[in-house]
Amino acid sequence: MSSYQSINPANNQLLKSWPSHDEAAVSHALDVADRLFHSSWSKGEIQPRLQVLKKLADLIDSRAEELATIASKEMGKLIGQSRGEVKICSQIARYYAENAERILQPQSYPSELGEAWVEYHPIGVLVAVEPWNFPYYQLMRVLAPNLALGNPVLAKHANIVPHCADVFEKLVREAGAPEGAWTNLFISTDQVADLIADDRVQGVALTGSERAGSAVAEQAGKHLKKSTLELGGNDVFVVLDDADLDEAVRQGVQARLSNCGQVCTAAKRFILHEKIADRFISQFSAALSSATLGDPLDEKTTLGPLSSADARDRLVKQVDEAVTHGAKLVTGGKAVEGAGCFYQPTILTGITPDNPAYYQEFFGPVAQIYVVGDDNAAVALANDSHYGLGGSVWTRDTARGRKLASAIETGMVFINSQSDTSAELPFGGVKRSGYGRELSDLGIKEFANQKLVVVAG
Ligand SMILES: NC(=O)C1=CN([C@@H]2O[C@H](COP(=O)(O)OP(=O)(O)OC[C@H]3O[C@@H](n4cnc5c(N)ncnc54)[C@H](OP(=O)(O)O)[C@@H]3O)[C@@H](O)[C@H]2O)C=CC1
Ligand SMILES: CCCCCC(=O)O
Repeated sequence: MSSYQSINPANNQLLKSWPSHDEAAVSHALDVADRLFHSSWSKGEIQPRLQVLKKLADLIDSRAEELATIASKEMGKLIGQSRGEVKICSQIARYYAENAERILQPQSYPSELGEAWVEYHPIGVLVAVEPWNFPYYQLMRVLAPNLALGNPVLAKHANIVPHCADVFEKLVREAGAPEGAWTNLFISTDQVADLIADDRVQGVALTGSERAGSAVAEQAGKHLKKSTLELGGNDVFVVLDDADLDEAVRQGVQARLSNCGQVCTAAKRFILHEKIADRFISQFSAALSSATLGDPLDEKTTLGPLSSADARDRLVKQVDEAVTHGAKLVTGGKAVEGAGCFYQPTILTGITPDNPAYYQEFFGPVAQIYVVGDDNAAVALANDSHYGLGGSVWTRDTARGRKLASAIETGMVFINSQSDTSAELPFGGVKRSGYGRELSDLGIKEFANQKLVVVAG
């Protein structure tokens, strides 16, 4: 790819182009990052690094509207949701600025061998491969814990969000991070493989598709590098017969339409108890189909475009195939004619296990609805998935909700709330949704050398 293009998915207009980095630039970036790792910046006192994170949080807060507008123009997210993403980025930076030193304190291990403890050290240069759907948040989830720990990062962002990638790198430097702490590289996927193979790279974090995750994990495995993967999901939204139906509908619509449905932890499979199914479907369909499609920068818009023409075309093909194999359209089911990458809010029912849609993630405003007779059937259906990322359960009986949450095979379950994220809580999944955890005390240790030291007694 000769250049990275910023194209507004609301009107297909080219906003700006960035030249790709050539081999010399990539080699220089790796040299600088590796030198930084071997310097006192990475291996010395933590506080100078945490001060950079605090400054970064303040910078992000001070430039929130500018950053939000860049993201909305470049990948189509509603301006209000982009503001929310920017806010959580400063929350993550501040969380690690305020908590990393405590989290990384040596941990004592009582032992007959003598005084024993585990201390936490950076492991070296990392590669981060990130997607377009949360163009700042996905970067901050890797930057903040690893800058606190001392791992320099070479970042390869999705090719459709070069402006977000560029402005993020500039913010990190403006916050006082030295060259090499976070380097954005406009490079190809082949060049990612070359970086992973380099002895100076010690790990790779990826968020994105199974396809990308599988390729990167294979390269990491081949070269014995640690990896974390946060991939797709087909999360359930289980509404039991005693749920607060109005609240479940309200949040169900949000959970399906937020970011135009392009969220790995979005509610995708709505599993309804038969006693409330008709009422839920009626209210949910009315609310979903009344979404206001339009320019993401317009505060009145409630459903923006998909991130690209490719994403829209993929969804058109996926829904058409589901219907061909017997799924029933309750509402929607078509792309919106005209400029932009818009798709109608859509509900599919009657999806049987022999329909390809049954095991597919719909990365767009498309809800699948299933009806069950009891809690066991809800859990069995929830777990009949290649994915295991998140999910939510709606019931007024918390004990009942906790039981289902423990039985659902995912990395995260919310009771009486749509899935969410926050710096102090771990994020990640199982099965084909990937492995490893981001954020919280777990995320900062994924790429740490958790070194045992024993003083013989
Ligand atoms: N878990 C999540 O949050 C997300 C999941 N997805 C999933 O991915 C699907 C498709 O979205 P899409 O944008 O195509 O996601 P991709 O997986 O293609 O892109 C994610 C990142 O991986 C990079 N990448 C892709 N293939 C390789 C490779 N072989 N080696 C190294 N890096 C690679 C991409 O680079 P480039 O852009 O240059 O291709 C991008 O930076 C969605 O339908 C959804 O299921 C997508 C976004 C976020
Ligand atoms: C606010 C939810 C963040 C989800 C990030 C993802 O799609 O990977």
